[in-house]
Amino acid sequence: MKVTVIGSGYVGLVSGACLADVGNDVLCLDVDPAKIKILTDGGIPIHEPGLQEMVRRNVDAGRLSFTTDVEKAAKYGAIQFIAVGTPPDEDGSADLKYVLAAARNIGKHMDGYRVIVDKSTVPVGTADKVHAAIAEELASRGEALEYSVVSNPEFLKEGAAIDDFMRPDRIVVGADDEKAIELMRLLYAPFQRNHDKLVFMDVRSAELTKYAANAMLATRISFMNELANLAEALGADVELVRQGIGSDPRIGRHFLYSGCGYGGSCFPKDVKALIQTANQAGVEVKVLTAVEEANDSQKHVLIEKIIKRFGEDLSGKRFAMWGLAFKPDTDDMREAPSRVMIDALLKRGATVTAYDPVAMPEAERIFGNESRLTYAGRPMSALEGADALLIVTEWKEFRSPDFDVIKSRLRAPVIFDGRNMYEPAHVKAQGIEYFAIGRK
Ligand SMILES: NC(=O)c1ccc[n+]([C@@H]2O[C@H](COP(=O)([O-])OP(=O)(O)OC[C@H]3O[C@@H](n4cnc5c(N)ncnc54)[C@H](O)[C@@H]3O)[C@@H](O)[C@H]2O)c1
Ligand SMILES: O=c1ccn([C@@H]2O[C@H](COP(=O)(O)OP(=O)(O)O[C@H]3O[C@H](CO)[C@@H](O)[C@H](O)[C@H]3O)[C@@H](O)[C@H]2O)c(=O)[nH]1
Repeated sequence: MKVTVIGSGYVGLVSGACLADVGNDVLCLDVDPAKIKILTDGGIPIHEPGLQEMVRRNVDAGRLSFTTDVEKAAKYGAIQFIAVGTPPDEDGSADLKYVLAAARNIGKHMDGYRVIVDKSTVPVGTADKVHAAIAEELASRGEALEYSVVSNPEFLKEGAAIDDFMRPDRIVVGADDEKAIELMRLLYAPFQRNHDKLVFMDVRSAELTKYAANAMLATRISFMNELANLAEALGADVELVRQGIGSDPRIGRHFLYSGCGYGGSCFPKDVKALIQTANQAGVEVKVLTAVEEANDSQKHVLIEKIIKRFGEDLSGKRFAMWGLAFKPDTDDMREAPSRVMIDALLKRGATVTAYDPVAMPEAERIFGNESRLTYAGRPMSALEGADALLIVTEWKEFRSPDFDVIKSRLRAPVIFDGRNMYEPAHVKAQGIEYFAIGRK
C-alpha cells in the first residue's frame, strides 16, 4: 500500500519506518528541511534504539523516502497519516495549528480518494475540524473528491518505540465509514497476526481513549509519588509497598515506580490538555488537576532534600548530575525533571556538572552558554570534587556503579537518588549518605 506520513518526528518517523518494514511504500513529509536533509543524507534526527537501522534498511529497499514537497506527499498515499506536533497552547489546551495546516495541504493537493488518519494526540472533535479544513480547500478549487477522516492514536513509548509499534497491545481506530475501516484493517493486518488487536470505535471515543490512557498512567505515577512522600514521613518503604500492591492483578505491576516526577512530551501536555477539554465542557476533573499539581511539586523533591542537607544557600557548592533525558534510551528533554533541578540549583548559586549518555547535546542546546552548567565525558568524571551526586534518569549504566570510586571522587559521600536505583542498606553500609524517594 502507498502511505504518506506527515511529520517526521518521533511518531511519524517510527510509524513510517515500521509501515515500510512490513512492505508498504512510505513517503515521509516534514516542513523542516534540516530534518529531511539529515534523513536523506542517511542519518536520523533523534535517538531511538533500532530506528537508524530500520530506516536505512527500508530506504535501501526503496520502500521509504523523504520529502518537503507537500504536493507530492498529498498525491502519494491513499492513506495520509497526520503525525505532527500538538504542543500546549497558552492555556494548556492542544494547539492544532500544525494538524490543521497538514489537513489543508492534503485538501489543496489530493487527487483521489484519501483516508486521513489522525495519529497525533488531538482533543475530541479534532477529526471534525480536519474534515472541515479539507472540505474548505476542496471547495475552493471546485473539487468534490471523496475522503474519510479516521482517528488512530499512537501509544508508543520513546526508547521502546519500534517494539511498541511492531508489537502493539492494541490498535485503536475510530472510524465512521466502512471503506475507511476496511483500508485500516488491511494496513494493520501484519501487526496483528497472533490475535485481533484492532479495537474499532467511533471517532470521538478514539480521540478520548488516547488522553484517557496517558492520564491513567500519569495518575498512577503521581499517586505512587505521594505515597512515597507519605512512606518517608511514616518510616515505611515505598518499594516494599509497591511490591505488595503490584502483585494484585487488579492493580498490576507496571507504572508504579516512584521518582522525581514524570516528564516527556506526552504526560505533562496531555494531562493539561484533558483538563482544558473538561473545563471547556464544564466538567470538573478534581483527580486530574491533583495529578498535575502533585507532579509539579515532585520535580522539586530532590531539591528539598538537598536544601535540608546543605541549607538554602548553595553558593560555592557543586553537584554532579547523572541523567538529563526525561527517561532512559532517549535524548528527549521535553519537560524533563533534570531541567527543573538544574534551574533550581543554579538559582541558589550552585554549579552543576552533568553526564548523560546521549542527551548532553540537547542540554547544551537548551541551556546555551550557561557557564555554571558543565558536562563530563564519563559518569565518574562528573563526580570529581562535587559535593553530592544527583541521579535523575535511570540509565542502565548507572545500575551497578563502583561505590568506592564514587566515594573517592566526591568531596563528601552523598547521593540523592531520584529514581530509587539502589538498595539503601547496601549503599549506606559503604559509608555513603543516601537519600532516595520514599525509601527507608
Ligand atoms: N513522542 C511520543 O512518544 C509520542 C507518542 C504517541 C503520540 N505522540 C503524539 O504524536 C504527535 C507527534 O509527536 P512527536 O513527538 O512525533 O512530535 P515531533 O515534534 O517529534 O515531530 C513533529 C514533526 O512534525 C513536523 N511538522 C509540523 N507541521 C508540519 C506540517 N504541516 N507538515 C509536515 N510536517 C510538519 C515538525 O517539523 C516535526 O518534525 C503529538 O501529537 C504527540 O502528542 C507522541
Ligand atoms: O512507573 C513509572 C513509569 C514512568 N515514569 C516516568 O513517566 C514518564 C513517561 O514515561 P513513559 O511513559 O515510559 O514514556 P513516554 O515516551 O512519555 O510514553 C508515554 O507517552 C506516550 C505519548 O503519548 C504514549 O504513547 C505512551 O504510551 C506513554 O507511556 C518518564 O518521565 C518516566 O520517568 C515514572 O516516574 N514511574
